[in-house]
Amino acid sequence: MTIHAPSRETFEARLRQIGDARYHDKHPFHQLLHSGGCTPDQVRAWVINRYYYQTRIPMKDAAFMSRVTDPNLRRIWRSRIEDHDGTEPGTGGIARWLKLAEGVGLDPDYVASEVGILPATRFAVDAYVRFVRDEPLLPAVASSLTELFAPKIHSERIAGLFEHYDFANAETMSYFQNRLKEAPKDVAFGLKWVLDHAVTQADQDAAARALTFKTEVLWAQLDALYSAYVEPGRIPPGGWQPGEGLL
Ligand SMILES: O=C(O)c1cc(C(=O)O)c2c(n1)C(=O)C(=O)c1cc(C(=O)O)[nH]c1-2
Repeated sequence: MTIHAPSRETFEARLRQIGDARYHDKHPFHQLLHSGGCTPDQVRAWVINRYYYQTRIPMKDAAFMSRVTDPNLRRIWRSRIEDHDGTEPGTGGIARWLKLAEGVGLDPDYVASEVGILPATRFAVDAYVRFVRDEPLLPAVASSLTELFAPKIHSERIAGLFEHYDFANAETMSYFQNRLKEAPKDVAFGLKWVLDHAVTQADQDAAARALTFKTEVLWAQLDALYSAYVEPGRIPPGGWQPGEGLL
């Protein structure tokens, strides 16, 4: 007797349910940030640590592409690298993130030096890069599907930061405004690819596990931030000390 995998629709609902239950929009740090409750130093700590995630995204996409044999898949995937690195100096998501850094009073060269990144941020982000480099292509693509839930958090963030913080302006918010345009094309492609390729129960389980893993990568970064800079406020050795790296 053949046991059929659950339908495409059931599988997609399973993936969306993982986001509903585990995406980092529910983390207390984001709730604090978006409601105006962060001090300037807490915002700076977020910008410094999140920079590490930003820089590793194109590296994980390059690691992914290095294993893809299908030129069609590589051609589509490479726009992700261009979105972050830009097509010339001063363009792209990393440059836009550094504009945000300047806007919150940080020296962009300090932020780009990666000094002061929390150890747990590095561990979580590096684990994501390794996962995408080492796992089969299906879980590697599925791990990017947290982006299904990102437009909602980016919209909430743009509205919340404009409402509550003086540093919010068209330039400092441009990273998030651009993601609202870029992410939907990536995630539409990624979701279809995963739904097309996860044909067995084992495939669907592997994809769901990958997405769960990724929600943990995101959540762990905010836990580290919260514990260092909010409550109990215990900055680990090597973590950014308020006052460092200012303009
Ligand atoms: O602000 C956020 O909450 C958030 C989350 C995520 C995500 O869900 O991984 C990404 C981004 N932003 C983002 O800007 C981005 O470029 C991005 C790329 C990826 C990925 O896994 O390939 N996730 C995310």
